[in-house]
Amino acid sequence: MDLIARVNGHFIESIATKQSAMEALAPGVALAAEVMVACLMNEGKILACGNGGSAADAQHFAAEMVGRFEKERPGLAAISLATDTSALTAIGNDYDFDLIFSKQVRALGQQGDVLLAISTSGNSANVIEAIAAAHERGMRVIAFTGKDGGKIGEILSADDVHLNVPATRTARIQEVHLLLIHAMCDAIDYMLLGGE
Ligand SMILES: O=C(CO)[C@@H](O)[C@H](O)[C@H](O)[C@H](O)COP(=O)(O)O
Ligand SMILES: [Zn+2]
Repeated sequence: MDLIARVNGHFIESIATKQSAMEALAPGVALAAEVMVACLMNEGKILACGNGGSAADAQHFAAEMVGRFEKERPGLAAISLATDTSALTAIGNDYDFDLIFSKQVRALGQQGDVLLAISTSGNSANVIEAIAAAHERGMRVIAFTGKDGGKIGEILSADDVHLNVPATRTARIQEVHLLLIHAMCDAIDYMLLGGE
């Protein structure tokens, strides 16, 4: 297979994954945005976490909330738990890498806040610990996963929102996760500001 055909294969697979994700996940994305708006209108904040590409997604989401997405509006309260290198290295070094997010959730999270937990496998131990800490704090969880949802799918509560991308390849799942983030940001802005 030549390189261009290989590249084309990524586009074709990504388009197909996004199509099936739209059919499976659109109502859940709308619900996730409603949960976030209710949290923000009640003086709450959103904490976001994930590893690797999902750490970048957590940071991307928080930046679009605190800064802006497409429309001018006041900043919205969101913090990426994957970006403070001092906290991450200190907790990982002094305690355990599995606790890098949960310790931050326990320090920053309050009842009524929301945790956006992102894991393509649904099995990252530090994300699982963060969800347990969020539940302990009385926070609702929006979980983005893929594959079979992993252990995260098993520990979510009825109040949480689980958006499981129907795909097995990590790259494809991540591509949909970014789309979910943008669709959620747009829905949040639409609920807060109205407009087109
Ligand atoms: O971006 C990629 C792969 O596309 C990687 O950095 C990937 O995010 C890392 O391997 C993560 O550690 C995977 O964790 P998870 O999505 O299973 O929770
Ligand atoms: Zn990646």
